[in-house]
Amino acid sequence: MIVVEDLHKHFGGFHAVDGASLRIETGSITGLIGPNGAGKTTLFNVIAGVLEPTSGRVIMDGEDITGLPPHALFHKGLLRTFQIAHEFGSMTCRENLMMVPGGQLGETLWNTWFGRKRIADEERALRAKADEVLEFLTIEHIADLKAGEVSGGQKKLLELGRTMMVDAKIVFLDEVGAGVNRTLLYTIADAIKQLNKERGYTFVVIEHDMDFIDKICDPVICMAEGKVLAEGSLAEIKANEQVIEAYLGTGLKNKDKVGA
Ligand SMILES: Nc1ncnc2c1ncn2[C@@H]1O[C@H](COP(=O)(O)OP(=O)(O)OP(=O)(O)O)[C@@H](O)[C@H]1O
Repeated sequence: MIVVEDLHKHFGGFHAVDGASLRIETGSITGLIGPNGAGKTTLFNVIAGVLEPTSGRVIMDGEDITGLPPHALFHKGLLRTFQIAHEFGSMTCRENLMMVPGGQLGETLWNTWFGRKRIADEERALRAKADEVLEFLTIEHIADLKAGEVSGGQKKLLELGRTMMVDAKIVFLDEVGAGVNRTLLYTIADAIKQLNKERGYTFVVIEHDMDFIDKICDPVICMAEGKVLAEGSLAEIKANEQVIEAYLGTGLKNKDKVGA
């Protein structure tokens, strides 16, 4: 379980996260919604160690993880997805997956000279794992394509796939459905549900697409102006007066998105 206590993140005088407190239950797929600028991504980045909080605490399974850098959190099984960086676009999709575990044996000179067989064995195992991940995500046909050349939706699946190359416990997904067509969106939703059910991953999902949230998330947490406004099922959230007001405040376009 992750407990966020009274978290603040200020940029100069601007309070992007302004006293947010919430709980993420182990085994849940928790949705994080809210109007544009509510502070969702900033909250993610603070929890995932990308940004230092101004104040407040993040506790994971009883351990204070506030301000730990991403690589330390990675080793504890807490991951957030990132867009495939530009410089990895010229590597194949399979190679992008194979490089995730890091710290491979081949990196030391000793092993380069004396451990050729072990390196070859490790590479074979990584390759098999990457192929298994690609198959799970139904994108085995893009294994040898350059990551920079596949569609936006396939890139999103690859981002999700990267979390499957290590033993993730909790995965933060930031708008994984943005710009993705319906078919791929449902493939992503199914993959998330299956990973949750069969491998016990906990997910926290930022998403503006309410169908997607409805399909996979329970509970849903709604943020506005850096604070948590409400938590519950999507139906409860949609009926919440404060939530409706927060979305209304940002214009009718967003009101439609929450279905209020
Ligand atoms: N590095 C930064 N410096 C200054 N202001 C920032 C910075 N990062 C975010 N902000 C501001 O903090 C506020 C919250 O941004 P954030 O991206 O966390 O919101 P969000 O809820 O994820 O929005 P969206 O749904 O539009 O992605 C915004 O007003 C944004 O402009």
